[in-house]
Amino acid sequence: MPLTASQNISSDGRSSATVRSLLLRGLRKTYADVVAVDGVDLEVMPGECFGLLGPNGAGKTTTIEICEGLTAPDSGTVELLERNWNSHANELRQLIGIQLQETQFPDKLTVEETVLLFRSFFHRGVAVDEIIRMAQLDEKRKSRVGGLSGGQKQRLAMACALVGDPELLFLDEPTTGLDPQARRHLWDLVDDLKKAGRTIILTTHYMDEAERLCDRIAIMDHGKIIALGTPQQLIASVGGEHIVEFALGTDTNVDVASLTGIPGVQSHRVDAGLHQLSVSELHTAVPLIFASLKGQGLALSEFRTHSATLEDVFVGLTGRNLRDE
Ligand SMILES: Nc1ncnc2c1ncn2[C@@H]1O[C@H](COP(=O)(O)OP(=O)(O)OP(=O)(O)O)[C@@H](O)[C@H]1O
Repeated sequence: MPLTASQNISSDGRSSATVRSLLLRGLRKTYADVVAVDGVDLEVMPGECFGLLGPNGAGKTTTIEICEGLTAPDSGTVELLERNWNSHANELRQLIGIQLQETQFPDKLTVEETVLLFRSFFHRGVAVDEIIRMAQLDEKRKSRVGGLSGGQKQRLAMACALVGDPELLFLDEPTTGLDPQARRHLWDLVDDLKKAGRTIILTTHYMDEAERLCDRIAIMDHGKIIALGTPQQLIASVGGEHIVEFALGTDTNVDVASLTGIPGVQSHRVDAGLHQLSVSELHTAVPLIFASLKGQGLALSEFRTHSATLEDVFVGLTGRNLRDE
């Protein structure tokens, strides 16, 4: 692992003693009649892997692009590593790494030439050999970018984001379009960066990815942060660590009160005929749920349970599924 946490203030102003890696206050951005970011406040601490999770159009990319200095906000405060884009733009460019959702590299350059080009933008950084090895692109070193697969291009984008040895790394949907193996490889890379004490801010609409990688998560919807916490805190907010889902053979009325009155059943909702109960004591609640439905003369067509996930948090907050958006 070539990247190690910087411990001291060095000649280029790097310091691990930063109080906050990112500070957003009252951030707002409007496009024509769309409010893309609607009053976002956020603090990310050094060494955190922080996730912005939300459906398409929630405002994640706009927020992250404002942080990266690529989009100007209409109003609000943005501080990165205790600096801002108005007065410290050149310094900040040396300290952050950016992986955009889609990066267009010159097709005619080789992988090595591309990484060398990006390395030349930074006063200090990681050796090109090291970065190419980290991104598992050794075999493609002399290949032209135009001939790379989608996953290889994504890894090249990650290599270019890391070549300046950034203190703060932005990853915008880093695993979209990757096969499961490439996804896992990228997760390992993020784990290594976390171990090296780097701050990472990532957007994703994969709940498993957010749960696996992020120390804290902000769930965004319609430009606002609607929930913030560790994955465990967010999942605990559902009210029960298990979700029981069932459907009935025919379109029948259910006595909801008799279900929510069962010890351990925290809440009930129904969506497109699928009933969902959040449940804390699965082993005692499930027999009572069966008994209640039987007592009401209702026949089940489906019944399943799963551990509560971030998807359930989003559904509980908005009544919609993340994936439906
Ligand atoms: N350049 C733009 N011009 C007009 N509208 C925009 C522009 N960029 C974003 N928007 C709109 O702002 C809203 C937020 O978009 P944004 O891309 O930030 O969401 P997102 O959460 O990143 O979505 P996705 O997961 O699809 O990338 C959307 O309604 C989008 O259509």
